[in-house]
Amino acid sequence: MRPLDGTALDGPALNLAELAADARGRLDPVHWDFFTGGAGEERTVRANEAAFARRYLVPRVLRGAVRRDLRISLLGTRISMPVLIAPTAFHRLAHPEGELATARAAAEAGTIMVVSMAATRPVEQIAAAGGPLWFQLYPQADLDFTASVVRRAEAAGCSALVVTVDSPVFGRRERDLRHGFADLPPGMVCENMRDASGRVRDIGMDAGLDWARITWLREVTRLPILLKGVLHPADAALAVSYGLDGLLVSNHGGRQLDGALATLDALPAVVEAVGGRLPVLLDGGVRRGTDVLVALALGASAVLVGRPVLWGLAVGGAAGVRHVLDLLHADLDRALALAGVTGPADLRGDLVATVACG
Ligand SMILES: Cc1cc2nc3c(=O)[nH]c(=O)nc-3n(C[C@H](O)[C@H](O)[C@H](O)COP(=O)(O)O)c2cc1C
Ligand SMILES: CC(C)CC(=O)C(=O)O
Repeated sequence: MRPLDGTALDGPALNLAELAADARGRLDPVHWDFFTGGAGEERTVRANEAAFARRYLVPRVLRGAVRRDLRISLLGTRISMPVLIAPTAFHRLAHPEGELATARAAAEAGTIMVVSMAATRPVEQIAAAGGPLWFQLYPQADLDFTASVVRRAEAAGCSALVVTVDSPVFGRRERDLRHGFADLPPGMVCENMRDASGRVRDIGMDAGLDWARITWLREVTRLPILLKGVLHPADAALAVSYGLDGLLVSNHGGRQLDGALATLDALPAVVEAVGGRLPVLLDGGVRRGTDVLVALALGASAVLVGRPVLWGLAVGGAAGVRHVLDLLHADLDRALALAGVTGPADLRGDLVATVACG
């Protein structure tokens, strides 16, 4: 995206960069920095978007792509487009309704919301919106508590578990350190971290997390399990052998290991290692319909968006998130038509060329 100047807009945002500028003007600067920032020098934050800027399209012509169909099925759920909502923490910092508004927008748009373990609304209330939900889990060192959170997600109707594996420790986010931002304001908590006694636990990052814990989780639930935060093809191959149901190529939006490879650059090797045995999803830097097209052409089954959803939420609550999803849907549809493609299943790597610099 172009640098943002924060200029006020006269009408609804035409793209996600404009929406970001609008959100910036409305958010507390500390919260804007929490949402927008990343770890260290934020090299990986920038790299995610830059990787898309290095890809160019080689469209086909005269293909008569009149009827385009953006719908896909993922792990048994039919959704309106190959774009999902990534799990992000603390939606009430962006809008008083928080995750309830996000969930309504996702349900209306017909796509999956991945509920963060760090949501500021309980998963049961988020599920009341009626749309398809997956639940993101940071496995906690306390196994009984971890199992109880999984049970809660199951009972609320979540249809898959997204296990974040890129966070054995917390990334060092210098914007937050500078502001002294470490905690939610009074009156907001991570509602999915309540234990049986009603006490809200802190989310712990567990440096001891290993494949044995994945095997344990596999026994705790019958829900499909996706691993979130895989970049290395060897880990992708291991995920297949451990019986996982899906992979999310992610570097946590550049918020964990700064200097980690851009997700789009990591995608082809992961796709090759998986060899079609699991769906491979991608997040990080997806801001345009053409980005979705490129990721799918390079082998992703779908993509997720993180920060743009928070910008939409800050600007207009559920309507703002809906605007984000509608922009991406319309933009992807137009990009498919212009590339001579009728839908996600038609996308192949030959539509994408990589150049050395943007
Ligand atoms: C403010 C914020 C909070 C996040 N919280 C979580 C979280 O609770 N769990 C998680 O697995 N990932 C979390 N992520 C990472 C996102 O799921 C996703 O990987 C990333 O935002 C994708 O990149 P994008 O923001 O460029 O679309 C968070 C990201 C942001 C920006
Ligand atoms: C509360 C945090 C653990 C949420 C997170 O994953 C993030 O901020 O990137």
